[in-house]
Amino acid sequence: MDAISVSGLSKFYGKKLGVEQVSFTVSKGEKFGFIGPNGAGKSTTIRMLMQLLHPSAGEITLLGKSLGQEDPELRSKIGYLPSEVEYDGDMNGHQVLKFAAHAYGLDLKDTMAQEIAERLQLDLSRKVRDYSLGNRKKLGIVQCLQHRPELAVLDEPTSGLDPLIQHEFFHLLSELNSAGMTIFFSTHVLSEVEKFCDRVAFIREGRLLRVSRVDEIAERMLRKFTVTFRESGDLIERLTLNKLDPEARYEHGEHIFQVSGPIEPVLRMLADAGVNDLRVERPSLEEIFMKDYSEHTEGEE
Ligand SMILES: Nc1ncnc2c1ncn2[C@@H]1O[C@H](COP(=O)(O)OP(=O)(O)OP(=O)(O)O)[C@@H](O)[C@H]1O
Repeated sequence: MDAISVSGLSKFYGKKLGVEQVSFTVSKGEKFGFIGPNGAGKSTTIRMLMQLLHPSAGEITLLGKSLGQEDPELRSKIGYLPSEVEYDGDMNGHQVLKFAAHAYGLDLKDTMAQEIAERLQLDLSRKVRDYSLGNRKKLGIVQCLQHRPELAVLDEPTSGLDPLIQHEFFHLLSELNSAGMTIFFSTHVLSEVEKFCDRVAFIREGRLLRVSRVDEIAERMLRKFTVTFRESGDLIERLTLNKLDPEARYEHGEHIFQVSGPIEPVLRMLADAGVNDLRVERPSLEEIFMKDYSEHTEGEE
């Protein structure tokens, strides 16, 4: 069963486009990243998933239930972290979480609240008004995860968290995911998706560019080779490097060319030719995404 299924989802704010014709599915147990630059439509989509915004068009199914159907139990199976977390400043962290746990019919001590707060180094005895932005975000994360939801939807969970806490946060998410929790989160930080997610959806200007498996992106990526040979001079023609890459070039004593697909035959050929030194680089997800982005933009001009 899919944890999330979205079909033809659109939202217009008056005449202004929020998102248009967004469709994707997230399988149960997946770690799914939703990535795009500012204003791409991530929060708009997530707020529709959480029924905080009414779609202009489209269908949403969460954990097998269409959002049109009444299901009082659905709420307790889902955890949500909004992009901006706001709480009553007079309450302390403990009280906020107790209140949230009660809403799911749980006693705070029977939830994961204490464990998660400790791991994220959040002091629950302090008043929310005294929390920094980062601490408010941590409180939101605890609230989202404390009841061990089947599906966690997190809108930009890492913004405002320092790198050590981010590291612990992803560690925690991995453990919860191994125990069966489906994770869906938005970000504009590509390295987070690259390290953590199974699949990623790219959104830009309200439209879904594509949904890819993170490892497939890595597989079909181009590799950039920078090679020097024992023999000096430009060997592009003699070694037919221009057959591997028509744009192969010789610069400052180095041969530079790009290859897609398996690299083993290339390595054999280089070894036979008497390679002296070799560098192989892979474009990051960020470079691939930006390439997609610029190709898309150029196509529109
Ligand atoms: N309440 C609103 N009224 C009018 N336009 C809105 C409203 N909320 C969002 N938008 C517009 O919808 C588009 C998508 O915004 P959204 O907040 O969903 O993007 P986002 O990807 O979450 O961005 P960010 O990373 O900056 O949070 C933007 O052009 C934004 O200006």
